[in-house]
Amino acid sequence: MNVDIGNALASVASPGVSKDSLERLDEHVADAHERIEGGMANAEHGYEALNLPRRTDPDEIRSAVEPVADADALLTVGIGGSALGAATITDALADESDTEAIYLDNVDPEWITGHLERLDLENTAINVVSRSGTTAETLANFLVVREAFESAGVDWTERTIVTTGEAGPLRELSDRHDLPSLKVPDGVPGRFSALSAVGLVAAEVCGHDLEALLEGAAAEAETLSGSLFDCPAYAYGATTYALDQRGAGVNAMVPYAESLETYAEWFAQLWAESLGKDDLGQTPARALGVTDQHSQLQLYRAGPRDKLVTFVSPGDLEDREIPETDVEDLSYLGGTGLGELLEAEFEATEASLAAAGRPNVRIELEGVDEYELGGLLYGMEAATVLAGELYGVNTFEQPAVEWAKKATRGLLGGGDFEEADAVAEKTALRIER
Ligand SMILES: O=P(O)(O)OC[C@H]1O[C@](O)(CO)[C@@H](O)[C@@H]1O
Repeated sequence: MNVDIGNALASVASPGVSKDSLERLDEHVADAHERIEGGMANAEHGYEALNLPRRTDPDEIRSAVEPVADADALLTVGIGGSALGAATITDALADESDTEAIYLDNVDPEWITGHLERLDLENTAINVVSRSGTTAETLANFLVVREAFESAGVDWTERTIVTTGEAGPLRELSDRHDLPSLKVPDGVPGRFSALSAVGLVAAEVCGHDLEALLEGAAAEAETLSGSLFDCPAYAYGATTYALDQRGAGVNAMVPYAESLETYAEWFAQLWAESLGKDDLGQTPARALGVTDQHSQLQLYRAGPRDKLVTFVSPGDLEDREIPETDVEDLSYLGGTGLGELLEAEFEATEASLAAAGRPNVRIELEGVDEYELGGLLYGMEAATVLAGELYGVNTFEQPAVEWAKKATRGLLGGGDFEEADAVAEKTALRIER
């Protein structure tokens, strides 16, 4: 990926960051890079994620997937980083696949039932993914899916792959039923695991090129250096950090390709769960170009000066011509292409923000294929790790998510948790219809 931070400079935007400030910040980037390199060299928790392009073994994944490689549909049962990385890849490349990839990463009963009732379970594979193996939503959904297969007379053990940690309920289940299983790599938090079996099992079942994904990531890894001016990922991580320090507390991720909508959701977890600590962190907003030009752009251009917009330009998409029209006002569209229109709208929107002094950064891809996607995933992970070093937070843990888990467990009779008691003590001020 390439990064253009020109529209984030103080000469263009407010808040903005001056070139001098970036030069000074680059000294901290150099120190951070040294820390990152050391963490990678020692396979330290979290930093190990940046080693995945050379650690992940596509042959091991292909071998585990082999029994269900012919599936017409793939049900991935996982949540957060155990679903979003895989979904980013298969949603981005869906046009290249004959396999329907569905991600059960919520416990909405009507939604789950709708999928289970319409799918031909004989030709559906189950991809259960959980690093801990104890995530309530994932285990609950797996039990429901397994029961649906049994009710349909389909042997779920013939259709299931498990990706989980060394130990835990899912590992025990996999061992007990001798299921094909893969390991969530040690030292890799879920939101950083897209380039491991966690993200690549689904890609393999859907017939995507694992080597190209990993090659794109490896090429991005090669760019990691001691200066933000030599490394697109660090340029992004440092610029977003600097803008947050100057008041841009929101980062709207706006990919200009329908196929990258799920990528924005993946980025939101990566950014929020990594940097949202100690009262610090920048809020990711998920948006989509061109669609949200008719939805959120008004706020981005004329609302509070508390936002950065990150555009992802997909590069050349296969175009489709717009027929000529006799509608006078629209005749300029006839004979052009939808891709041309999308590109023009992207450039016009980027310029409209710059004209209003609103900071924005451009991430440039050369198409949406496995190689570019691998580079984008890796680049954003590296940008997040760098930003975490600059914020001085613990990038790789997420303690704040545990309170609600305990409260939920207590509410369902899974133990005595003071968090559950606190739920009952809610302050209410109800305004009823
Ligand atoms: O892979 P697991 O252990 O099921 O966790 C799923 C997700 O839940 C979290 O632990 C947050 O609760 C995320 O960090 C993680 O991606």
